[in-house]
Amino acid sequence: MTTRFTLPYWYDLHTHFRQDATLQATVKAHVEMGCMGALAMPNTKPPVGKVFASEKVADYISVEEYRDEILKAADGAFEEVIVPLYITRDTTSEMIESGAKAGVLKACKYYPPHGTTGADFGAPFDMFIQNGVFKAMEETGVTLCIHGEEHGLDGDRYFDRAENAEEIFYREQMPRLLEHFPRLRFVGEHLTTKVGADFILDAPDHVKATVTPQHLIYTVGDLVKGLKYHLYCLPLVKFAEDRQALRDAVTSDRNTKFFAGTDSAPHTQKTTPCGCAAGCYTGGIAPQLYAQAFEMCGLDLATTGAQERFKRFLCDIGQGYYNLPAPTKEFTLEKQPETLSNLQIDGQTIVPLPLGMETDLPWRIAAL
Ligand SMILES: NC(=O)N[C@@H](CC(=O)O)C(=O)O
Repeated sequence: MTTRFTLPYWYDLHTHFRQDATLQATVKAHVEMGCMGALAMPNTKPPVGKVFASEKVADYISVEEYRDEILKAADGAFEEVIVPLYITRDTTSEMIESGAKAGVLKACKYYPPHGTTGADFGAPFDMFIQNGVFKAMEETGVTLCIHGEEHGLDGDRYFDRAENAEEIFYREQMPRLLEHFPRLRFVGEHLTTKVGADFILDAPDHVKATVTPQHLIYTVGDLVKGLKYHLYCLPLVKFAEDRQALRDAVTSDRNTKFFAGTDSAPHTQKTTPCGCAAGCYTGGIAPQLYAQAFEMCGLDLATTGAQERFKRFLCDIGQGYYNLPAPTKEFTLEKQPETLSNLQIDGQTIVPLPLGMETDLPWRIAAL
């Protein structure tokens, strides 16, 4: 018998919608996979580096404007969208305080400078420890979303077997952050390593993490076998034991910390003359990929116990953490192969992740 089960609508709590025609298409694809909202990353061009439209801070876009644009594109299908403020050298504690007080600012995003796509406006971590920005966030309850990779490593140290950019960050920076700001709410974004997962598990309850489908399904072996550039994202997919730690964390019946954030990142030009851009696009297919991942973890999604764990990861933990409106609608996942297609935007093509790897998905959305 075909396995099928229903789930509440969910929030993708780490995604990239971009701007203009791409935003219109990516928001639509999210609506079509049962999303009722999102946490939409601020690495736009220019970045979302100020809170209010009326402020003058460089030529940045504001949290207010970007959130409105996304809600408009969703045309009533999104209940809520959180846009984190991109913390740059121009961010001040006053911006955090006034944004939080007005109820506009819920989160901020830390990017390691030049560490990934659109991270050119990031600044060194210590700057925000010292200049009062993290303190203001702690005091106002604004969540810090962290791209946790050590900045400026050369190729070897970035991805050495003994240590890598994420491990160094979780060993050296995160403990300092907790020590300085014990009440700061923070989320380790797109976690990839056992070191990172162990850190989150040992940290207090207000410290959580998002996990992407690709980091649950693939390892670096999949990336290098045939140089599958559609699987190139930052942080990189890692080794089997790292993936196992993430799989254990998300499927545990005691999971209260790890939730869905796809890091879906559309690139119309994935390849460049000397390499390719970092980011995997998983819009429209993320619940299907997460279901595939849970099965790869050994869970039988025909059972209510496994379905309950899946629901907690996909729908409940993140929604509760950010205190987002509860879902009232449901969608149905079914174990039936689905053939994938590219997303076409104004004559340009975005290839969803598995097309670079496989042609069919084992799960499909049967009803919305
Ligand atoms: N994940 C990625 O590899 N890329 C993201 C940026 C990011 O979140 O790192 C993008 O915006 O393309």
